[in-house]
Amino acid sequence: GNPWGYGKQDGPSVWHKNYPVAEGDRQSPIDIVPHQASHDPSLGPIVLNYDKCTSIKIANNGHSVVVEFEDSDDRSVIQGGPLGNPYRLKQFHFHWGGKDCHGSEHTVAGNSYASELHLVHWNAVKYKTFEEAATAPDGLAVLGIFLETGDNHRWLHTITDVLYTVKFKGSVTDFKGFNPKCLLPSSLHYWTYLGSLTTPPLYESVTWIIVKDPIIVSEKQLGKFRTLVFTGEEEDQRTRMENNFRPPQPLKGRKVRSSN
Ligand SMILES: CCCCCNS(=O)(=O)c1cc(S(N)(=O)=O)ccc1C(=O)O
Ligand SMILES: [Zn+2]
Repeated sequence: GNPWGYGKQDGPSVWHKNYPVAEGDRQSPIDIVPHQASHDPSLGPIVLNYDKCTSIKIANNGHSVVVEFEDSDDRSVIQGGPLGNPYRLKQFHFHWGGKDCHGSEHTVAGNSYASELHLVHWNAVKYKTFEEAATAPDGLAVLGIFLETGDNHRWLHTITDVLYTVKFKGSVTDFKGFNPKCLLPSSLHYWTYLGSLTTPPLYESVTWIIVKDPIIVSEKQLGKFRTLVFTGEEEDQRTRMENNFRPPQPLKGRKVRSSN
C-alpha cells in the first residue's frame, strides 16, 4: 500500500507518525498574512533562465502530475531574490481541490486559491545531487504560483490536453519542449520564507518563493486535473485525484519577507 496519501487514514493529519519532522519548526505550507510580511528592499527580482530548459516527461506519481526536466547542467535556473546562487529546475507539479473554492497549499490572509503550481529547483552549486540537496537547509528553492478560475489559460492546454495519457499512478509520457515560463503571471512580485517540502518526507530544505499574482485558468481546464486518479490501472478502487494539498502549518516565529 501507499506509505502516505491525502485520505482519512493516510493524510496530512497522520503523516507525523512516519515523518516526525511534520511537527518541525519550518514546515510548509503556511498562511501568508500580507500586512505582517516585512518589505525587504534588499530583495531583488527573481530571474528565470528557462529558455534552454528541457522538459523530458510528464508522469502521474500517485500524488500529483509532474513534469520532469533534464537537470544535468545549468541550462534552466532560477536566481536572484533571496537566493545566494542559481538553483537548477528539476520538476514542476500541481496541487488542486475538488471544487474551485480550495486546492492551493499556501493561503493568503486565510484565503485559498483553486490550485497551486510548484516549480522545484535544487542548489547544484553546493550539492552534487538533488537527493543530497533535498536534505540540506539551503538545498531547494520552490517557486509557487496560484491558479484562480476565470478565463481559459492560453497555454495550459498544452498540459491538460495530455493528462488523459497519465490517468493512472505510475503512467509516464514523453513531454518535450515545454517551457514553464508560459505559466507565469506578468508580475513576479513575491513573498519568501524558509520552509519544507509539503509532502513526505517533509524535509526542511526549501526556500519558498510565492508569487503574489495568480494566473487565471478556466474551470474546464482545472476539471481535467480531476480526471486523474491516485490509483494504479490494475487497482480496482479508482480514487479521483483531487484535494492533494497539505493545509497551512504553524509559522513558529518565522518571518515572511515581501519583495516590492
Ligand atoms: C529525495 C527526496 C526528495 C523528495 C521531494 N521531491 S520533490 O520533487 O522535491 C517534490 C516536492 C514537492 S513540494 N510540494 O514542492 O514540496 C512535492 C512532491 C515532490 C516529489 O517528490 O514529487
Ligand atoms: Zn508541491
